[in-house]
Amino acid sequence: MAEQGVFISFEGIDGAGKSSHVGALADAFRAAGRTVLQTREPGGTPLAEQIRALVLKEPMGALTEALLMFAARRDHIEQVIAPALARGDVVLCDRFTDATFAYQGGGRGFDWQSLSILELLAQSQQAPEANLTHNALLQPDLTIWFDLPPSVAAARLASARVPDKFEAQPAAFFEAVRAGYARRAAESPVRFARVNADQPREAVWADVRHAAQGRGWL
Ligand SMILES: Nc1ncnc2c1ncn2[C@@H]1O[C@H](COP(=O)(O)OP(=O)(O)O)[C@@H](O)[C@H]1O
Ligand SMILES: Cc1cn([C@H]2C[C@H](O)[C@@H](COP(=O)(O)OP(=O)(O)O)O2)c(=O)[nH]c1=O
Repeated sequence: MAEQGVFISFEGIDGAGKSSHVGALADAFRAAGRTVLQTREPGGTPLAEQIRALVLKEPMGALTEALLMFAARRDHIEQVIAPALARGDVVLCDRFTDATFAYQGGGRGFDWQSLSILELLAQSQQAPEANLTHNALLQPDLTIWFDLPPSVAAARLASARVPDKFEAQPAAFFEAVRAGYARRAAESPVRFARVNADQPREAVWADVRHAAQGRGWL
């Protein structure tokens, strides 16, 4: 019998250290005999990567930014994520919708309820000619949230790379983003696994692996 697809997203403020662990978890799943698709948001398709280049660089209103994030996400779901899950692959996605709630909702102050409406449309599993608000949403099976104080993340990034539009935001912005993640985690406690990212890399990795093992996948 074909294996069931597994969808895992990785979340956290910039500099939380999540990127280092996506590849390690991919290797662990491959060692367990699974086919893995590693991807990211915004991006993951040619169209969504073009949107990424725009939203990470150009100044724009909060609604425009949110709509572009969800437009990129819809294309990513249709072209890449849903087909991979249907094949029974493991999909590891560096950021997904919780980032929109955390950054556009928490960080930029965009209305939470309005984001929920966009989520309902963009992640609908109905054909687009149906009423898209009447169905189950495509959501990750597990979201690993790398949580740490923004001051620690900022210190890591200061020596790591040239900041993009979001990374250049002040500390208060990341406090608000972190609060956005906390709110999303409280709304979906079963889907979320919070990992303390303010630990040495090996300890963080042990917690990441443990989160996947806890679901019986490794
Ligand atoms: N546990 C850790 N302790 C200290 N530094 C770390 C840790 N994890 C990652 N880093 C460093 O912090 C920086 C940001 O890591 P990265 O994985 O790019 O974060 P993110 O993808 O969450 O923005 C990199 O320079 C990385 O080497
Ligand atoms: C997916 C997503 C990302 N973002 C932001 C968070 C990050 O600052 C940025 C890009 O994410 P990321 O790929 O983590 O950046 P990097 O490659 O530099 O680690 O986009 C949003 O604001 N909303 C979203 O919906």
